[in-house]
Amino acid sequence: MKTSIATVSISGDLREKLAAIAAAGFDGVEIFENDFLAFDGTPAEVGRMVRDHGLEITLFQPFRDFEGMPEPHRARAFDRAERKFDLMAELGTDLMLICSNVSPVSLGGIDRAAADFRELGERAASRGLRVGYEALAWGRHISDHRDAWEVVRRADHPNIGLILDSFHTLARKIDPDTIRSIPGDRIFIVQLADAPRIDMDLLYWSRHLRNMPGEGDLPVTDFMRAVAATGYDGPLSLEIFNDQFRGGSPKSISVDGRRSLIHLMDQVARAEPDIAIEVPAMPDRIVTSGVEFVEFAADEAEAEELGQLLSAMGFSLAATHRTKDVVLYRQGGINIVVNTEKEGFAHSSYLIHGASAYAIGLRVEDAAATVARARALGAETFEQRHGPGELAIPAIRGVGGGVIYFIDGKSELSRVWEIEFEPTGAAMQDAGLTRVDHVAQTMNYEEMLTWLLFYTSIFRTRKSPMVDVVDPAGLVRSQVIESDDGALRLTLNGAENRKTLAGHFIAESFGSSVQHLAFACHDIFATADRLTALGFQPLEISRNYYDDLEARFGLDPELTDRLREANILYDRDGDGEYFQMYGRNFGEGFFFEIVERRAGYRGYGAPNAQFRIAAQKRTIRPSGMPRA
Ligand SMILES: O=C(O)c1ccc(O)c(O)c1
Ligand SMILES: [Mg+2]
Repeated sequence: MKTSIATVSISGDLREKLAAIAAAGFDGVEIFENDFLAFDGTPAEVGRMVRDHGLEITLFQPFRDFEGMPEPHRARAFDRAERKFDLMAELGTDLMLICSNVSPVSLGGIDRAAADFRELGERAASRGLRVGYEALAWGRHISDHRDAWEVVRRADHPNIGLILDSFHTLARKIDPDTIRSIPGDRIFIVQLADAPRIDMDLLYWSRHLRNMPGEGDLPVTDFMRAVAATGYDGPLSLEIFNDQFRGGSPKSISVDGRRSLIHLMDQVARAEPDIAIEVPAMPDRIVTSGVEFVEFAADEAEAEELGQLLSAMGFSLAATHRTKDVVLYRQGGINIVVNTEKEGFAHSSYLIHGASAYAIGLRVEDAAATVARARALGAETFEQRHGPGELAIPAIRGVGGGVIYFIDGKSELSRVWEIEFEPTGAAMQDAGLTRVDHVAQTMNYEEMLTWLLFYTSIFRTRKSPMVDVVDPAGLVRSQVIESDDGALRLTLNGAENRKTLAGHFIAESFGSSVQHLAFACHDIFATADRLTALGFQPLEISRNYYDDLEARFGLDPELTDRLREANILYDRDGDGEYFQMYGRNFGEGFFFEIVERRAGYRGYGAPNAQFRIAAQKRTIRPSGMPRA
């Protein structure tokens, strides 16, 4: 599998782009003409720079408005092409992309276009060059890869081939299986891009909103399966026009790009077992069976405050670490670890971010296999020196530099609590909390696609459409990632400014991390009663909310009263019902949520988020600091 990426896909000048592309492990680059034109160096220098990075130029593009021109435009088009052939020879690439003509003066007709290409093929052949033809989704006469293929077929010249671009095919909802009958050796290069499904002008959509395969909603895997079935084995080249990526980090966008291609081809290879596909060997996407633990780093005072908060939610101090300043709170199947060590990664994380849930532990079938898949996808593994009697828990780096540990039942890992911890023997209390329902991570909006791809490529999860959450100070975008059975539920919240609760949280804690943890229970009213007895202080919800709720859902006034009394929010989807209550803030905006799902409710109470945020903001003093 040969990977490539167009220079337009990332930010920076050509030098920065090439460095980032090479570092991410790509084999080649498409030189986008404008990147070359903006660069102050000769074509030969650019070619050398590319090769010095261990890359090859897979394509020079785009060449516009070539085929079907009436004279005198036609002669001019051939002259222009010859000039670009000169340039290609100097750059050191043999392939040029011609995209379908958009000129109002161009003439239609498959045979006319084919004749132009045959003549160009002759000229290219005399210089050892090749030309590929791509149907732009908004081309004037050719806007469908089937028609572009017909032009290429009739041109009938070995130096003229087809270029496929997943965006143009899928944006027009053309069945990708129509690709299967094209001979693979007539396809000169395959460009890949995804995009969010939005009904809009094709050109604008393509030039501003493309994203990496897997980050959007287009069936890029089906497209690539069809391409693989042709026998095509040339470069897979990302061509991503995206406003956000143009201003993003070249390094991280390149890493995302490589990850998207490896993940895509892994999926394709699994779906098409009869086709030989060269893709790094790795385990299939990892099934998680739940959150085994969440670990906080804190200093003593914060650890004590957190301990009180957890006790007021019915947790018990169940065990202490045998050798470290680490304690375990437990309730139902929930393990909360609080780490106050003065050295090691947790402490470094504390020094940078303050008290935070810096690590989560996921239950998987095979922890080593999980790390192997993550590594194959370019994730960073995490290792820390461990003392005698401690287990080396396989782990990777996650959001905000945090850690994701993996616990399996195959090894000693399943006994980590017994091996590393000494039970306190304290009487265990219980307020009915059973498991972690979801983990919510807050980040800058620009990071969301990165982490979406990270989670969905490593774990067997799916995303649901992004929703907008209204904070009084701005929008926060929320993206759910979950496994089919709900064992793993994550929400990514992307803040666009610092005045929102989410934005304040990442500004004050110096980076993205877990902002809230939701625990599940079976009877939220019974749990609420227990918590009141334990001294838990719920987040107070506006009274107006409940009047509307009753009207909106036609609730029994008695139920509304109970919800109001306990500050419980409510939502419904079909027969499913959802109940949520929140605690007060801890630190710079971290909080706990308690939820009950009834009759298969699948959502996250998104319609309530606005009212929850408003309530949370009321607890923050004008200085911006949460009230003690
Ligand atoms: O937006 C464009 O003009 C454009 C140019 C070249 C391509 O390969 C493409 O897919 C789109
Ligand atoms: Mg293209």
